Amino acid sequence: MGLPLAAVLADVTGNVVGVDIDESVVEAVAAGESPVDGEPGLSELVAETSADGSLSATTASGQAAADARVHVVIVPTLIEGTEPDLSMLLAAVDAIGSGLDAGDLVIIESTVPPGTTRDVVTPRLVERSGLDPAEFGVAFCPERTASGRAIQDIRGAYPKVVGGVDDESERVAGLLYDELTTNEVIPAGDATTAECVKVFEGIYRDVNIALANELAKVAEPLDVDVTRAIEVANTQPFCEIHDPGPGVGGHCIPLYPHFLTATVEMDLPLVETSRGVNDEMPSFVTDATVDLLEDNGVAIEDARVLVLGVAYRAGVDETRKSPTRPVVAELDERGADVWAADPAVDVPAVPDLPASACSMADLEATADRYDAVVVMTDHDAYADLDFAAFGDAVVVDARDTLGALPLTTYTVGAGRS
Ligand SMILES: NC(=O)C1=CN([C@@H]2O[C@H](COP(=O)(O)OP(=O)(O)OC[C@H]3O[C@@H](n4cnc5c(N)ncnc54)[C@H](O)[C@@H]3O)[C@@H](O)[C@H]2O)C=CC1
Ligand SMILES: CC(=O)N[C@@H]1[C@@H](OP(=O)(O)OP(=O)(O)OC[C@H]2O[C@@H](n3ccc(=O)[nH]c3=O)[C@H](O)[C@@H]2O)O[C@H](C(=O)O)[C@@H](O)[C@@H]1O
Repeated sequence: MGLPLAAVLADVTGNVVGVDIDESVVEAVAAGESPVDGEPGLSELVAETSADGSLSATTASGQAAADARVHVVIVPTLIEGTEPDLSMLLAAVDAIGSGLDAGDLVIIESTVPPGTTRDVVTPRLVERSGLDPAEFGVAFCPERTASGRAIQDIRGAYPKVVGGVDDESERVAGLLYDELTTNEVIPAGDATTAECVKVFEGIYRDVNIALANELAKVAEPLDVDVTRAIEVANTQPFCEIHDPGPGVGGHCIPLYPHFLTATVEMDLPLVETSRGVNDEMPSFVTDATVDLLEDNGVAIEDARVLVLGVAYRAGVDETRKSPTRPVVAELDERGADVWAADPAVDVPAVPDLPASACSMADLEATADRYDAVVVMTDHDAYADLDFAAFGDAVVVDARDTLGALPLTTYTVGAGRS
């Protein structure tokens, strides 16, 4: 997300240096090329701002910090097990601290545990720069963008939230983003409140996806189409039940609950239980696959299973924390011969995926070799597949994306058909 942000900032302010530790990223941007695929408008904007000199790139973080007056950090913030890993953030903050001057503003866009900007980033900047906290500004202004639509999101799809460690930091950050967004800028009141806004947004989503996934499990015992019931329940404004699926992937939603539970010394049973419900969904999908195969007379250890979809959601080539990994791993552990295909992902290059790759071009020609097909990602391309070519294979539709098929099917949210 750093490059889309830098390109839009360059387009608006005319003077941006993008800093990255990855030489290949810097070389591409310096050549006016975007190393990021799948972001509409980004290649053109990088070419344009690089050519007119408003965007440049470097790995020399200390020099860039010394030259800049506004510093924006949008590096990944990860988890190690259930503990937040802020190492990349702190490395970037240290580089800025080495070049920080009085009157500068530092903005954190990376999603962080509440309290980080005030209690970790600011003291670290003081320590590295030798400045007094009153001599520079610090604000947390969360990145509210989704992969595949970054430019439009940055330019104003949603209000921009700003939160300063003091009133002046919040005011100045608001002035900057007022130039950037066509939408409104919302002052949160302080940095920690702004951090909570971002983490709460993600937790809201994780908890509500967990509710949808738990409700999906009653489709079989009640012999009801839960997805249809959800669709109808959502026709009145006090209900927004999310979509059941095979689990929650991506580099955002699965992480954010841990940013809160690791920060507050208290039990948060709903947040923790919801995380567990979502993390259990890949096993639910695997078990449904094994049961369907056995009812069709095929033992899992003798089965060849095709998994359609490695990306964590449709329309992106991103596989970070994709639920497909645990499904493939569990099928592989139970002895199945697992194959995977995804129109948006270079499957052979995906790490930690014990499956053979099948190209989309070969799918129908090899369809009759599979005993089961598991649809994990609702890419549009699957709607065009001729499932009759799969013979008497069974199908698990984890996204309720295929509709009625001439094959024995288990649909997450609707049960068997
Ligand atoms: N990708 C997304 O859909 C969204 C991401 N975000 C947030 O944006 C942040 C970044 O996420 P992504 O852009 O997806 O990560 P990414 O992994 O795609 O890109 C991060 C970039 O930071 C660079 N980097 C790492 N450490 C660095 C350092 N010390 N100095 C300079 N560059 C460094 C890496 O080389 C890489 O090019 C995360 O906090 C994430 O939560 C927020 C909304 C959406
Ligand atoms: C509310 C929202 O859409 N937030 C976006 C989200 O982006 P992200 O790429 O993580 O996508 P997502 O739509 O939340 O999906 C996350 C995961 O959850 C699954 N999912 C999503 C919605 C749903 O009803 N059911 C479901 O199972 C998806 O398949 C995916 O595996 O998280 C980003 C973030 O917080 O960084 C945020 O900036 C994005 O705007």
